[in-house]
Amino acid sequence: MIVEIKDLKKVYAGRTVVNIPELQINEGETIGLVGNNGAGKTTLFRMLLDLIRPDAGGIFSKNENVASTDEWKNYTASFLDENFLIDYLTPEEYFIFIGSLHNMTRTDVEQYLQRYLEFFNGEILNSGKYIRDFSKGNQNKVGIAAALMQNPELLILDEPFANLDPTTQIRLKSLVRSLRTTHQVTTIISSHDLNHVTDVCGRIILLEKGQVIKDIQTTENTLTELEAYFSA
Ligand SMILES: Nc1ncnc2c1ncn2[C@@H]1O[C@H](COP(=O)(O)OP(=O)(O)OP(=O)(O)O)[C@@H](O)[C@H]1O
Repeated sequence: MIVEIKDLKKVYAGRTVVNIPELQINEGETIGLVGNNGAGKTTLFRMLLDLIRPDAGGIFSKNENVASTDEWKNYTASFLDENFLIDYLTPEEYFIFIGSLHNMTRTDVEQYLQRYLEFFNGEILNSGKYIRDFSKGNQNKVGIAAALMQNPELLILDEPFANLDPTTQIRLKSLVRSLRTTHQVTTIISSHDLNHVTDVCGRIILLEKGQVIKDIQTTENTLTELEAYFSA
């Protein structure tokens, strides 16, 4: 088990927006987190990354509470949204900066980026533009590639398919699959795209009003089951 949630609660203005008594995530799982707007997905991710603190309970990564230890930062990478980028840099400058945090030289970074040329689809490198001038989808690509520079064991992506063109959505799915098969990366992906998450995730967690309503291993029936749930 890599992540364990215990008696977790987050309350905003008297309203409980996350309430998860118990949840365990095992090494190597690819998990799709689904739920309507306001279900609590981003709030859960923010607590997992210690960006906000729970009102009760906690999230334990390799048995250590993320709110009181730092070790998890060495093996956890995330991309929540474009606010996590440094948008006055070009993508190249940003990758070199992030690489430097992981002791990568400029040449290491250039070599690393070769793996992502197909994912970038010719849109990211050598454009001469600052990150702020890219479309949201292309900013997503920068954030995802930068998050993976650290070779994480645990990867958190908040709505990674949103704003991506169909070609890149398909490439992102292959990337997630290969992270699991070649590096056993544990990945948690929130998404409103039921097709994509059931396609790529082995387990689906459905949140509603902060509570886990379904926690299922993906089978050929899962997409139909989720569509039935959301259309009711
Ligand atoms: N800083 C905050 N102050 C007050 N309420 C907040 C705050 N952050 C989130 N909330 C509320 O908590 C609830 C859960 O929001 P959250 O963003 O986690 O949902 P979500 O599942 O990620 O939704 P979406 O699919 O729209 O991204 C919502 O009702 C939201 O309004």
